[in-house]
Amino acid sequence: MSLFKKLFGKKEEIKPETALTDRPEEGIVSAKIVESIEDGKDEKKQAILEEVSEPLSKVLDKEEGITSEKLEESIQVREDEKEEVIGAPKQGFIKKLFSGLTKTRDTLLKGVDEVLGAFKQIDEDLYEELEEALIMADFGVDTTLHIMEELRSYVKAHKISEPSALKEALQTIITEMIMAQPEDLMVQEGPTVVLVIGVNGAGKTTSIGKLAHLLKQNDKKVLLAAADTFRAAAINQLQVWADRAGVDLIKHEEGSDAAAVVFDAIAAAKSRKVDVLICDTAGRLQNKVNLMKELEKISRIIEKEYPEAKKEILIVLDATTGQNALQQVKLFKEVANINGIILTKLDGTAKGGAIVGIYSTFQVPVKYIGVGEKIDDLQPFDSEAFAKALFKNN
Ligand SMILES: Nc1nc2c(ncn2[C@@H]2O[C@H](COP(=O)(O)OP(=O)(O)OP(=O)(O)O)[C@@H](O)[C@H]2O)c(=O)[nH]1
Repeated sequence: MSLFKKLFGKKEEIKPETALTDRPEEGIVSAKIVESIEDGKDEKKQAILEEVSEPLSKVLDKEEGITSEKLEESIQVREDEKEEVIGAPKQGFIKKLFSGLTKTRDTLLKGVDEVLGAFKQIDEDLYEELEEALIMADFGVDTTLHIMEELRSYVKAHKISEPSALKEALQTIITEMIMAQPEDLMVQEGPTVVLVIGVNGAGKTTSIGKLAHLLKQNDKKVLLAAADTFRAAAINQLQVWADRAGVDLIKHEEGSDAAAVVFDAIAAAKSRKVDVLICDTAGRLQNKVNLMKELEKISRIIEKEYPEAKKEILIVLDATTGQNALQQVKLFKEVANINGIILTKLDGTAKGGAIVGIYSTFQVPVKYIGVGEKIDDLQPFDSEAFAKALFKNN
């Protein structure tokens, strides 16, 4: 039996990860507003906040297929509108991507080359060893099986008999998979509210700062909202990034109602004629119930107060966690309608192969990638550049 079968013969299981930080008790009183909205609408605001705070049972009833048992599972760690491309990746960035993917590329190419060099003909043993090489490069079981299936068909269709020809075939198949995701990825015309979720340490705050900078460089007026109110440090960290990016931040005190922050941020976004409001939301509440409840409440505020805005939910994933990051997409998809992924820390990871299967597995596109800790180290995902970086050194 091949190593692949020994290791992955059974279905993958979702492993509980780092426990999530506790959330203050529900019902905490909305704290003093540090930066208040331009016009005083406190009564209206209170009424709306109360209205959107539906009982949890009602919220849950709306979600099909999510049993309370499933919900109680601890969440891991955690037309005409014109499409507009926000800044194609810069040359320096593409270089960083190439160098960032060196470890992934080395693992992948070394593995594939070793297998292909060891066989004189294409047979089952060769396919099995290729499977292992892909698994080692963190492509994941399902994606690997899909690639192997495609490879077999490709070999038949193109009547390939030389093992060496399989490398190009693999490159073609993998490139097609990466490029399968839709191109219309960027922020659209008209006001947009972006909710950013992600587990502790994935790079959420950093990515929000970088995204604000990127959008601002592309002539968008950006406002940030500190709607992840759990830790004062998180709010302060977001303030640092807001200052770096030169954008305003709407924030309340630690422990305050996240929906109230979003309410104020919407009012500010409207009066300041902001193009993109980016909300740092809690992605790490204790469990799915709390997280879903919070996101639902924020979504209802947006629908009520800002119906004209387009809403995006982006999940921040740490590329260095490889297949584990994919599991997070699976879990978060159960609580939120995720539109896209921000993949961070692609600099220096050996697990970049995990990105190949994200779209085919979840139909959620990677929208932005992070390749460093600096403010301009986030760019829109260029699938073609990524595919090239995975196979070539320049
Ligand atoms: N190398 C590298 N580091 C990154 C990248 N994005 C974020 N980081 C680093 O990852 C660490 C965590 O980033 P944060 O933005 O604080 O993560 P967070 O998800 O907001 O986490 P909490 O603050 O704990 O909620 C920081 O040290 C960042 O500098 C990236 O693309 N590349």
